[in-house]
Amino acid sequence: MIVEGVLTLGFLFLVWIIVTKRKHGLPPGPMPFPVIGNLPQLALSGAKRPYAAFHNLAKKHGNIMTLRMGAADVVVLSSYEVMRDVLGKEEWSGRIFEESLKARYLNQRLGILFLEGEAYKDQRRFLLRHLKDLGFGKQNSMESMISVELHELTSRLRQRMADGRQAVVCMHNYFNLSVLNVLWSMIAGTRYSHDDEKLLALLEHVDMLMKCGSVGNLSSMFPILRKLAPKLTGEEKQLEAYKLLQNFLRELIQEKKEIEDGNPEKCFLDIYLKEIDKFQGDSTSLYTEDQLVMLCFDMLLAGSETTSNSLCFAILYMMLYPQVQDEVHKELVGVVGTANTISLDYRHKLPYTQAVLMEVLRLSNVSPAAIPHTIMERDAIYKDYKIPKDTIVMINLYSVHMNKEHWIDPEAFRPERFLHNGRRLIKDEHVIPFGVGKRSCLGESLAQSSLFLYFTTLVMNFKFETVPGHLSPSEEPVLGFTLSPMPYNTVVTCRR
Ligand code: HEM
Repeated sequence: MIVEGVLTLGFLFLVWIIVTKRKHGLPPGPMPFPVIGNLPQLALSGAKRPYAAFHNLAKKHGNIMTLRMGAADVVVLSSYEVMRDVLGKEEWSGRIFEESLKARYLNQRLGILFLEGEAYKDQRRFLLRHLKDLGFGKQNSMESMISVELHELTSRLRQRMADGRQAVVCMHNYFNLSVLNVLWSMIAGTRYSHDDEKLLALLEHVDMLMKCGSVGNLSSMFPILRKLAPKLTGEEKQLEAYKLLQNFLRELIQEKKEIEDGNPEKCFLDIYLKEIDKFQGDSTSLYTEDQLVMLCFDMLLAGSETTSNSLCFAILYMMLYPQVQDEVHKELVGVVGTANTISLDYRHKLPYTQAVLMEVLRLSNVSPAAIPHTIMERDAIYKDYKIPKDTIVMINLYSVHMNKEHWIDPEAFRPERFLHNGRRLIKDEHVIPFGVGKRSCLGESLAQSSLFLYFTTLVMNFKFETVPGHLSPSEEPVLGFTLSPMPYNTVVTCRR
Protein backbone atom coordinates (compact mmCIF):
# COMPACT_ATOMS: atom_id res chain seq x y z
CA MET A 1 0.00 0.00 0.00
CA ILE A 2 2.74 2.46 1.02
CA VAL A 3 4.83 1.42 -1.97
CA GLU A 4 1.84 1.98 -4.30
CA GLY A 5 1.26 5.42 -2.76
CA VAL A 6 4.90 6.40 -3.18
CA LEU A 7 4.89 5.12 -6.77
CA THR A 8 1.70 7.07 -7.60
CA LEU A 9 3.13 10.24 -6.08
CA GLY A 10 6.41 9.67 -7.94
CA PHE A 11 4.49 9.17 -11.19
CA LEU A 12 2.43 12.34 -10.65
CA PHE A 13 5.61 14.28 -9.87
CA LEU A 14 7.19 13.01 -13.10
CA VAL A 15 4.09 14.05 -15.09
CA TRP A 16 4.26 17.47 -13.44
CA ILE A 17 7.94 17.86 -14.39
CA ILE A 18 7.27 16.78 -17.98
CA VAL A 19 4.16 18.93 -18.42
CA THR A 20 5.69 22.07 -16.93
CA LYS A 21 9.22 21.68 -18.28
CA ARG A 22 10.51 24.89 -19.85
CA LYS A 23 12.17 24.85 -23.25
CA HIS A 24 15.94 24.46 -22.94
CA GLY A 25 17.85 27.76 -22.86
CA LEU A 26 15.09 30.01 -21.52
CA PRO A 27 15.96 32.34 -18.61
CA PRO A 28 15.07 31.13 -15.10
CA GLY A 29 11.76 31.80 -13.42
CA PRO A 30 9.36 30.43 -10.82
CA MET A 31 8.32 26.80 -11.16
CA PRO A 32 5.09 26.65 -13.20
CA PHE A 33 1.99 24.59 -12.29
CA PRO A 34 0.20 22.46 -14.87
CA VAL A 35 -2.52 24.41 -16.77
CA ILE A 36 -2.40 27.54 -14.58
CA GLY A 37 1.34 28.16 -15.07
CA ASN A 38 2.71 30.85 -12.77
CA LEU A 39 -0.68 32.31 -11.88
CA PRO A 40 -0.36 31.33 -8.18
CA GLN A 41 3.02 33.06 -7.83
CA LEU A 42 1.68 36.17 -9.58
CA ALA A 43 -1.39 36.18 -7.34
CA LEU A 44 0.74 35.74 -4.20
CA SER A 45 3.40 38.27 -5.21
CA GLY A 46 1.85 40.95 -3.02
CA ALA A 47 0.76 43.15 -5.93
CA LYS A 48 -2.73 43.61 -7.36
CA ARG A 49 -1.71 44.74 -10.81
CA PRO A 50 -0.02 42.46 -13.38
CA TYR A 51 2.94 44.80 -14.11
CA ALA A 52 3.58 45.27 -10.34
CA ALA A 53 3.36 41.49 -9.81
CA PHE A 54 5.98 40.95 -12.60
CA HIS A 55 8.12 43.57 -10.88
CA ASN A 56 7.92 41.75 -7.54
CA LEU A 57 8.75 38.37 -9.09
CA ALA A 58 11.70 39.89 -11.00
CA LYS A 59 13.26 40.96 -7.69
CA LYS A 60 13.61 37.27 -6.89
CA HIS A 61 14.13 35.69 -10.32
CA GLY A 62 16.14 38.32 -12.17
CA ASN A 63 15.84 41.09 -14.72
CA ILE A 64 15.30 38.59 -17.47
CA MET A 65 13.02 35.80 -16.31
CA THR A 66 10.57 33.32 -17.78
CA LEU A 67 6.96 33.07 -16.64
CA ARG A 68 4.43 30.48 -17.81
CA MET A 69 1.30 32.42 -18.72
CA GLY A 70 -1.48 30.07 -19.73
CA ALA A 71 0.16 27.71 -22.21
CA ALA A 72 2.97 30.07 -23.24
CA ASP A 73 6.41 30.76 -21.85
CA VAL A 74 6.82 34.53 -21.66
CA VAL A 75 10.19 36.22 -21.18
CA VAL A 76 9.91 39.31 -18.99
CA LEU A 77 12.50 42.10 -19.21
CA SER A 78 12.73 44.24 -16.09
CA SER A 79 15.86 46.40 -16.22
CA TYR A 80 16.99 49.24 -18.44
CA GLU A 81 20.31 47.49 -19.10
CA VAL A 82 18.68 44.31 -20.48
CA MET A 83 16.21 46.34 -22.57
CA ARG A 84 19.01 48.50 -24.00
CA ASP A 85 21.08 45.39 -24.84
CA VAL A 86 18.37 43.48 -26.67
CA LEU A 87 15.65 45.79 -28.01
CA GLY A 88 17.87 47.31 -30.70
CA LYS A 89 18.13 43.88 -32.31
CA GLU A 90 15.93 42.82 -35.18
CA GLU A 91 15.01 39.42 -33.75
CA TRP A 92 13.50 40.99 -30.61
CA SER A 93 11.16 43.21 -32.65
CA GLY A 94 8.26 40.94 -33.59
CA ARG A 95 4.65 41.34 -32.48
CA ILE A 96 2.05 38.82 -31.37
CA PHE A 97 -0.85 38.32 -33.74
CA GLU A 98 -3.15 35.81 -32.09
CA GLU A 99 -6.79 34.87 -32.71
CA SER A 100 -8.44 37.75 -30.86
CA LEU A 101 -6.27 40.30 -32.70
CA LYS A 102 -7.08 38.71 -36.04
CA ALA A 103 -10.77 39.30 -35.40
CA ARG A 104 -9.99 42.97 -34.77
CA TYR A 105 -7.58 43.49 -37.70
CA LEU A 106 -9.69 42.17 -40.60
CA ASN A 107 -7.85 38.83 -40.33
CA GLN A 108 -4.61 40.27 -41.68
CA ARG A 109 -1.53 41.86 -40.19
CA LEU A 110 -2.43 45.48 -40.94
CA GLY A 111 -1.86 48.89 -39.36
CA ILE A 112 1.45 49.51 -37.59
CA LEU A 113 1.23 48.23 -34.00
CA PHE A 114 1.12 44.55 -35.00
CA LEU A 115 3.11 44.59 -38.24
CA GLU A 116 6.62 43.18 -38.29
CA GLY A 117 9.56 42.58 -40.60
CA GLU A 118 9.88 44.38 -43.94
CA ALA A 119 6.20 45.44 -44.05
CA TYR A 120 6.62 47.12 -40.66
CA LYS A 121 9.81 48.92 -41.66
CA ASP A 122 8.22 50.14 -44.88
CA GLN A 123 5.08 51.50 -43.17
CA ARG A 124 6.99 53.12 -40.28
CA ARG A 125 9.34 54.82 -42.75
CA PHE A 126 6.40 55.99 -44.90
CA LEU A 127 4.47 57.29 -41.90
CA LEU A 128 7.41 59.18 -40.42
CA ARG A 129 8.59 60.65 -43.73
CA HIS A 130 5.19 62.00 -44.72
CA LEU A 131 4.03 63.07 -41.27
CA LYS A 132 7.30 65.01 -41.06
CA ASP A 133 6.49 66.79 -44.32
CA LEU A 134 3.14 67.69 -42.74
CA GLY A 135 4.73 69.18 -39.66
CA PHE A 136 5.29 66.21 -37.33
CA GLY A 137 8.58 66.62 -35.46
CA LYS A 138 9.16 70.09 -36.96
CA GLN A 139 9.20 72.59 -34.16
CA ASN A 140 7.38 75.50 -35.83
CA SER A 141 4.57 73.58 -37.51
CA MET A 142 3.95 71.34 -34.50
CA GLU A 143 3.98 74.34 -32.21
CA SER A 144 1.44 76.24 -34.29
CA MET A 145 -0.92 73.22 -34.46
CA ILE A 146 -0.68 72.71 -30.69
CA SER A 147 -1.22 76.40 -29.97
CA VAL A 148 -4.50 76.44 -31.95
CA GLU A 149 -5.76 73.65 -29.68
CA LEU A 150 -4.39 75.25 -26.54
CA HIS A 151 -6.08 78.52 -27.38
CA GLU A 152 -9.44 76.77 -27.68
CA LEU A 153 -8.87 74.74 -24.49
CA THR A 154 -7.92 77.73 -22.35
CA SER A 155 -10.70 79.94 -23.80
CA ARG A 156 -13.30 77.30 -22.98
CA LEU A 157 -11.87 76.91 -19.50
CA ARG A 158 -12.19 80.66 -18.93
CA GLN A 159 -15.77 80.63 -20.23
CA ARG A 160 -16.68 78.05 -17.58
CA MET A 161 -15.65 80.39 -14.79
CA ALA A 162 -18.94 81.93 -13.77
CA ASP A 163 -17.35 84.81 -11.84
CA GLY A 164 -14.51 85.05 -14.35
CA ARG A 165 -12.07 83.60 -11.82
CA GLN A 166 -12.81 80.09 -10.65
CA ALA A 167 -14.53 76.81 -11.65
CA VAL A 168 -14.65 73.20 -10.49
CA VAL A 169 -13.63 71.02 -13.42
CA CYS A 170 -13.80 67.24 -13.81
CA MET A 171 -10.54 66.03 -15.32
CA HIS A 172 -11.88 62.72 -16.63
CA ASN A 173 -10.61 62.40 -20.24
CA TYR A 174 -10.39 66.19 -20.21
CA PHE A 175 -7.64 66.49 -22.85
CA ASN A 176 -8.66 63.64 -25.19
CA LEU A 177 -10.27 65.58 -28.00
CA SER A 178 -7.87 68.49 -27.83
CA VAL A 179 -4.82 66.21 -28.06
CA LEU A 180 -6.41 64.11 -30.80
CA ASN A 181 -7.02 67.26 -32.87
CA VAL A 182 -3.28 67.92 -33.13
CA LEU A 183 -2.64 64.45 -34.54
CA TRP A 184 -5.74 64.57 -36.71
CA SER A 185 -4.73 67.87 -38.34
CA MET A 186 -1.79 65.97 -39.83
CA ILE A 187 -3.55 62.71 -40.56
CA ALA A 188 -6.90 63.86 -41.88
CA GLY A 189 -6.45 67.62 -42.30
CA THR A 190 -9.38 68.22 -39.93
CA ARG A 191 -9.99 69.22 -36.38
CA TYR A 192 -13.16 68.76 -34.37
CA SER A 193 -15.06 71.11 -32.10
CA HIS A 194 -14.44 70.28 -28.44
CA ASP A 195 -18.12 69.44 -28.05
CA ASP A 196 -18.52 67.41 -31.25
CA GLU A 197 -20.94 64.74 -29.96
CA LYS A 198 -19.97 62.12 -32.54
CA LEU A 199 -16.26 62.43 -31.85
CA LEU A 200 -16.75 62.45 -28.09
CA ALA A 201 -18.78 59.23 -28.37
CA LEU A 202 -16.05 57.63 -30.51
CA LEU A 203 -13.40 58.66 -28.01
CA GLU A 204 -15.44 56.98 -25.27
CA HIS A 205 -15.04 53.77 -27.31
CA VAL A 206 -11.28 54.32 -27.56
CA ASP A 207 -11.27 54.85 -23.80
CA MET A 208 -13.18 51.61 -23.26
CA LEU A 209 -10.75 49.69 -25.52
CA MET A 210 -7.76 51.02 -23.61
CA LYS A 211 -9.33 50.04 -20.28
CA CYS A 212 -10.82 46.69 -21.31
CA GLY A 213 -7.70 44.74 -20.41
CA SER A 214 -4.06 45.02 -19.58
CA VAL A 215 -0.84 43.32 -20.59
CA GLY A 216 -0.68 40.11 -18.54
CA ASN A 217 -4.34 39.96 -17.47
CA LEU A 218 -6.37 36.75 -17.26
CA SER A 219 -7.91 36.79 -20.73
CA SER A 220 -4.51 37.46 -22.32
CA MET A 221 -3.17 34.35 -20.52
CA PHE A 222 -6.21 32.24 -21.33
CA PRO A 223 -7.63 33.56 -24.65
CA ILE A 224 -10.21 30.75 -24.61
CA LEU A 225 -12.06 32.73 -21.92
CA ARG A 226 -12.94 35.32 -24.57
CA LYS A 227 -14.71 32.66 -26.63
CA LEU A 228 -16.37 30.97 -23.66
CA ALA A 229 -17.60 34.15 -22.02
CA PRO A 230 -17.70 36.94 -24.65
CA LYS A 231 -19.99 39.10 -22.52
CA LEU A 232 -18.18 38.63 -19.24
CA THR A 233 -14.73 39.25 -20.74
CA GLY A 234 -16.02 42.28 -22.67
CA GLU A 235 -15.10 40.62 -26.00
CA GLU A 236 -18.49 41.41 -27.54
CA LYS A 237 -18.35 45.08 -26.57
CA GLN A 238 -14.78 45.41 -27.78
CA LEU A 239 -15.48 43.90 -31.20
CA GLU A 240 -18.41 46.27 -31.55
CA ALA A 241 -16.20 49.26 -30.65
CA TYR A 242 -13.56 48.16 -33.18
CA LYS A 243 -16.23 47.98 -35.88
CA LEU A 244 -17.63 51.42 -35.02
CA LEU A 245 -14.23 53.08 -35.06
CA GLN A 246 -13.18 51.36 -38.27
CA ASN A 247 -16.45 52.40 -39.96
CA PHE A 248 -15.89 55.98 -38.88
CA LEU A 249 -12.42 55.92 -40.46
CA ARG A 250 -13.71 54.25 -43.62
CA GLU A 251 -16.34 57.00 -44.02
CA LEU A 252 -13.69 59.65 -43.49
CA ILE A 253 -11.51 58.10 -46.20
CA GLN A 254 -14.49 57.84 -48.54
CA GLU A 255 -15.24 61.56 -48.03
CA LYS A 256 -11.61 62.36 -48.80
CA LYS A 257 -11.79 60.39 -52.03
CA GLU A 258 -14.95 62.18 -53.09
CA ILE A 259 -13.55 65.67 -52.61
CA GLU A 260 -10.33 64.97 -54.47
CA ASP A 261 -9.74 68.35 -56.09
CA GLY A 262 -6.42 67.95 -57.87
CA ASN A 263 -4.72 70.22 -55.32
CA PRO A 264 -1.46 69.16 -53.68
CA GLU A 265 -1.87 66.67 -50.82
CA LYS A 266 -2.84 68.44 -47.61
CA CYS A 267 -2.85 65.58 -45.15
CA PHE A 268 -1.62 62.03 -44.65
CA LEU A 269 -4.86 60.54 -46.04
CA ASP A 270 -4.37 62.41 -49.35
CA ILE A 271 -0.79 61.17 -49.60
CA TYR A 272 -1.69 57.58 -48.78
CA LEU A 273 -4.62 57.53 -51.21
CA LYS A 274 -2.24 58.61 -54.00
CA GLU A 275 0.07 55.75 -53.03
CA ILE A 276 -2.85 53.29 -53.18
CA ASP A 277 -3.59 54.53 -56.72
CA LYS A 278 0.02 53.95 -57.71
CA PHE A 279 -0.17 50.30 -56.66
CA GLN A 280 -3.65 49.65 -58.10
CA GLY A 281 -3.77 46.16 -59.60
CA ASP A 282 -0.75 44.88 -57.64
CA SER A 283 -2.25 42.19 -55.42
CA THR A 284 0.94 41.98 -53.30
CA SER A 285 0.93 45.68 -52.37
CA LEU A 286 0.46 46.65 -48.76
CA TYR A 287 -0.90 50.03 -49.84
CA THR A 288 -4.63 49.32 -49.69
CA GLU A 289 -7.66 51.04 -48.21
CA ASP A 290 -7.89 48.37 -45.48
CA GLN A 291 -4.29 49.12 -44.51
CA LEU A 292 -5.01 52.86 -44.44
CA VAL A 293 -8.03 52.30 -42.16
CA MET A 294 -5.98 50.22 -39.72
CA LEU A 295 -3.00 52.58 -39.84
CA CYS A 296 -5.26 55.50 -38.83
CA PHE A 297 -6.92 53.27 -36.26
CA ASP A 298 -3.57 52.38 -34.65
CA MET A 299 -2.48 56.03 -34.58
CA LEU A 300 -5.78 56.95 -32.94
CA LEU A 301 -5.36 54.21 -30.35
CA ALA A 302 -1.67 54.83 -29.63
CA GLY A 303 -1.64 58.60 -29.88
CA SER A 304 -4.61 60.08 -28.08
CA GLU A 305 -5.07 58.46 -24.65
CA THR A 306 -1.35 58.16 -23.84
CA THR A 307 -0.70 61.90 -24.10
CA SER A 308 -3.98 62.97 -22.56
CA ASN A 309 -3.61 60.57 -19.61
CA SER A 310 -0.09 61.92 -18.97
CA LEU A 311 -1.54 65.44 -18.87
CA CYS A 312 -4.28 64.38 -16.44
CA PHE A 313 -1.58 62.87 -14.19
CA ALA A 314 0.50 66.07 -14.46
CA ILE A 315 -2.42 68.20 -13.25
CA LEU A 316 -3.21 65.66 -10.51
CA TYR A 317 0.36 65.83 -9.16
CA MET A 318 0.23 69.66 -9.27
CA MET A 319 -2.90 69.57 -7.08
CA LEU A 320 -1.40 67.06 -4.68
CA TYR A 321 2.01 68.79 -4.50
CA PRO A 322 1.13 72.52 -4.46
CA GLN A 323 4.69 73.55 -3.58
CA VAL A 324 5.88 71.93 -6.83
CA GLN A 325 3.17 73.77 -8.75
CA ASP A 326 4.27 77.06 -7.18
CA GLU A 327 7.91 76.37 -8.11
CA VAL A 328 6.95 75.63 -11.74
CA HIS A 329 4.86 78.80 -11.89
CA LYS A 330 7.68 80.86 -10.37
CA GLU A 331 10.17 79.51 -12.91
CA LEU A 332 7.80 80.13 -15.82
CA VAL A 333 7.07 83.70 -14.79
CA GLY A 334 10.77 84.37 -14.14
CA VAL A 335 11.94 82.99 -17.50
CA VAL A 336 9.05 83.57 -19.91
CA GLY A 337 7.38 86.56 -18.26
CA THR A 338 3.61 86.83 -17.95
CA ALA A 339 3.16 88.79 -21.19
CA ASN A 340 4.74 86.18 -23.46
CA THR A 341 3.46 82.96 -24.94
CA ILE A 342 5.47 79.85 -24.16
CA SER A 343 7.27 78.20 -27.05
CA LEU A 344 9.37 75.06 -27.31
CA ASP A 345 12.50 77.25 -27.45
CA TYR A 346 12.08 77.86 -23.73
CA ARG A 347 12.53 74.17 -22.88
CA HIS A 348 16.25 74.28 -22.07
CA LYS A 349 15.79 77.44 -19.98
CA LEU A 350 13.28 75.73 -17.67
CA PRO A 351 15.15 72.94 -15.83
CA TYR A 352 12.72 72.68 -12.92
CA THR A 353 9.68 72.43 -15.22
CA GLN A 354 11.49 69.80 -17.32
CA ALA A 355 12.37 67.84 -14.18
CA VAL A 356 8.69 67.90 -13.16
CA LEU A 357 7.62 66.55 -16.55
CA MET A 358 10.23 63.77 -16.36
CA GLU A 359 8.95 62.85 -12.91
CA VAL A 360 5.35 62.82 -14.19
CA LEU A 361 6.32 60.42 -16.99
CA ARG A 362 8.31 58.20 -14.62
CA LEU A 363 5.81 57.92 -11.80
CA SER A 364 2.58 57.81 -13.81
CA ASN A 365 3.75 54.82 -15.90
CA VAL A 366 1.06 55.51 -18.48
CA SER A 367 2.18 52.54 -20.59
CA PRO A 368 3.51 50.26 -17.83
CA ALA A 369 4.24 47.16 -19.89
CA ALA A 370 4.63 48.73 -23.37
CA ILE A 371 3.25 46.49 -26.13
CA PRO A 372 4.44 42.87 -25.97
CA HIS A 373 7.14 41.90 -28.48
CA THR A 374 7.91 38.47 -29.90
CA ILE A 375 11.13 36.85 -31.02
CA MET A 376 10.97 36.76 -34.80
CA GLU A 377 12.81 35.20 -37.72
CA ARG A 378 15.34 33.26 -35.62
CA ASP A 379 16.09 32.22 -32.02
CA ALA A 380 17.52 35.09 -29.96
CA ILE A 381 20.71 34.74 -27.94
CA TYR A 382 21.34 36.81 -24.84
CA LYS A 383 24.21 35.92 -22.50
CA ASP A 384 23.77 32.18 -21.79
CA TYR A 385 20.13 32.12 -22.86
CA LYS A 386 18.69 30.96 -26.12
CA ILE A 387 15.13 32.20 -26.57
CA PRO A 388 13.19 30.34 -29.24
CA LYS A 389 11.58 32.11 -32.18
CA ASP A 390 7.94 33.14 -31.48
CA THR A 391 8.47 33.48 -27.70
CA ILE A 392 6.48 36.41 -26.27
CA VAL A 393 8.60 39.12 -24.63
CA MET A 394 7.12 41.46 -22.04
CA ILE A 395 8.84 44.83 -21.59
CA ASN A 396 8.12 45.89 -18.03
CA LEU A 397 8.82 49.63 -18.15
CA TYR A 398 7.20 49.92 -14.71
CA SER A 399 10.09 47.88 -13.22
CA VAL A 400 12.64 50.35 -14.60
CA HIS A 401 10.71 53.36 -13.30
CA MET A 402 10.15 51.82 -9.87
CA ASN A 403 13.59 50.28 -9.32
CA LYS A 404 14.44 51.01 -5.69
CA GLU A 405 18.18 50.57 -6.17
CA HIS A 406 18.27 53.24 -8.84
CA TRP A 407 15.72 55.75 -7.51
CA ILE A 408 15.96 55.07 -3.72
CA ASP A 409 12.41 56.40 -3.14
CA PRO A 410 10.63 55.41 -6.39
CA GLU A 411 7.14 55.84 -4.91
CA ALA A 412 7.74 59.53 -4.13
CA PHE A 413 6.92 62.39 -6.50
CA ARG A 414 10.24 64.24 -6.25
CA PRO A 415 11.31 66.21 -9.34
CA GLU A 416 14.52 67.29 -7.56
CA ARG A 417 15.94 63.83 -8.31
CA PHE A 418 16.57 65.17 -11.85
CA LEU A 419 18.34 68.35 -10.74
CA HIS A 420 21.96 68.92 -9.88
CA ASN A 421 22.31 71.57 -7.16
CA GLY A 422 18.64 72.32 -7.71
CA ARG A 423 19.44 74.05 -11.02
CA ARG A 424 20.95 71.89 -13.76
CA LEU A 425 18.78 69.21 -15.38
CA ILE A 426 20.18 65.68 -15.16
CA LYS A 427 18.85 63.55 -18.01
CA ASP A 428 18.45 60.01 -16.73
CA GLU A 429 18.34 57.20 -19.30
CA HIS A 430 16.27 55.13 -16.86
CA VAL A 431 13.21 57.24 -17.72
CA ILE A 432 11.85 55.29 -20.69
CA PRO A 433 8.08 55.91 -20.93
CA PHE A 434 8.29 55.60 -24.74
CA GLY A 435 10.15 52.28 -24.70
CA VAL A 436 13.58 51.67 -26.23
CA GLY A 437 15.01 50.26 -29.43
CA LYS A 438 13.53 49.40 -32.78
CA ARG A 439 9.88 49.41 -31.69
CA SER A 440 10.00 52.45 -29.47
CA CYS A 441 7.18 54.98 -29.69
CA LEU A 442 6.73 56.57 -33.09
CA GLY A 443 5.01 59.63 -31.65
CA GLU A 444 7.54 60.60 -28.98
CA SER A 445 8.42 64.01 -30.42
CA LEU A 446 4.76 64.99 -30.77
CA ALA A 447 3.98 63.67 -27.29
CA GLN A 448 6.91 65.48 -25.65
CA SER A 449 6.08 68.77 -27.38
CA SER A 450 2.39 68.49 -26.52
CA LEU A 451 3.14 67.67 -22.88
CA PHE A 452 5.48 70.63 -22.54
CA LEU A 453 3.23 73.20 -24.21
CA TYR A 454 -0.05 72.08 -22.60
CA PHE A 455 1.48 71.76 -19.14
CA THR A 456 3.35 75.06 -19.11
CA THR A 457 0.46 77.03 -20.64
CA LEU A 458 -1.97 75.61 -18.09
CA VAL A 459 0.25 76.22 -15.05
CA MET A 460 1.15 79.71 -16.27
CA ASN A 461 -2.52 80.69 -16.69
CA PHE A 462 -4.31 78.73 -13.97
CA LYS A 463 -3.87 77.38 -10.49
CA PHE A 464 -5.11 73.83 -9.77
CA GLU A 465 -6.25 72.94 -6.25
CA THR A 466 -8.14 70.19 -4.45
CA VAL A 467 -11.84 70.78 -3.80
CA PRO A 468 -12.32 72.05 -0.21
CA GLY A 469 -14.23 69.61 2.00
CA HIS A 470 -13.50 66.65 -0.32
CA LEU A 471 -10.93 63.89 0.10
CA SER A 472 -7.77 64.42 -1.95
CA PRO A 473 -7.90 62.37 -5.17
CA SER A 474 -5.95 59.14 -5.19
CA GLU A 475 -2.70 58.62 -7.11
CA GLU A 476 -3.76 54.99 -7.74
CA PRO A 477 -4.39 54.58 -11.46
CA VAL A 478 -7.27 52.95 -13.30
CA LEU A 479 -5.91 49.73 -14.80
CA GLY A 480 -5.91 49.25 -18.56
CA PHE A 481 -3.47 48.87 -21.47
CA THR A 482 -2.67 52.45 -20.57
CA LEU A 483 -3.03 53.81 -17.05
CA SER A 484 -5.12 56.88 -16.30
CA PRO A 485 -5.86 58.66 -13.03
CA MET A 486 -9.22 57.95 -11.44
CA PRO A 487 -11.63 60.72 -12.51
CA TYR A 488 -11.12 63.70 -10.22
CA ASN A 489 -12.38 67.25 -9.76
CA THR A 490 -10.09 70.22 -9.42
CA VAL A 491 -10.71 73.85 -8.51
CA VAL A 492 -9.24 75.91 -11.35
CA THR A 493 -8.44 79.54 -10.59
CA CYS A 494 -7.48 82.06 -13.24
CA ARG A 495 -4.02 83.52 -12.60
CA ARG A 496 -4.11 86.18 -15.32
C1 HEM B 1 2.92 60.37 -23.41
C2 HEM B 1 2.56 59.84 -24.55
C3 HEM B 1 3.00 58.50 -25.07
C4 HEM B 1 3.57 57.44 -24.42
C5 HEM B 1 3.90 57.32 -22.94
C6 HEM B 1 3.80 56.40 -25.41
C7 HEM B 1 4.38 55.17 -25.13
C8 HEM B 1 4.58 54.18 -26.07
C9 HEM B 1 5.14 52.89 -25.78
C10 HEM B 1 5.65 52.43 -24.42
C11 HEM B 1 5.15 52.18 -26.93
C12 HEM B 1 5.57 50.71 -27.11
C13 HEM B 1 7.03 50.54 -27.31
C14 HEM B 1 7.38 49.07 -27.51
O1 HEM B 1 6.54 48.27 -27.89
O2 HEM B 1 8.52 48.70 -27.23
C15 HEM B 1 4.57 53.02 -27.96
C16 HEM B 1 4.40 52.64 -29.27
C17 HEM B 1 3.81 53.42 -30.22
N1 HEM B 1 3.38 54.72 -30.08
FE1 HEM B 1 3.46 55.82 -28.40
N2 HEM B 1 3.35 56.85 -26.62
C18 HEM B 1 2.87 58.13 -26.48
C19 HEM B 1 2.34 58.94 -27.48
C20 HEM B 1 2.20 58.58 -28.79
C21 HEM B 1 1.69 59.45 -29.84
C22 HEM B 1 1.28 60.91 -29.67
C23 HEM B 1 1.65 58.70 -30.99
C24 HEM B 1 1.19 59.09 -32.36
C25 HEM B 1 1.65 60.03 -33.05
C26 HEM B 1 2.16 57.39 -30.67
C27 HEM B 1 2.27 56.35 -31.57
C28 HEM B 1 2.84 55.13 -31.28
C29 HEM B 1 2.93 54.04 -32.24
C30 HEM B 1 2.42 54.07 -33.68
C31 HEM B 1 3.56 52.98 -31.57
C32 HEM B 1 3.89 51.60 -32.13
C33 HEM B 1 5.30 51.56 -32.62
C34 HEM B 1 5.67 50.16 -33.09
O3 HEM B 1 4.89 49.24 -33.01
O4 HEM B 1 6.79 50.00 -33.52
N3 HEM B 1 2.48 57.35 -29.33
N4 HEM B 1 4.24 54.24 -27.41
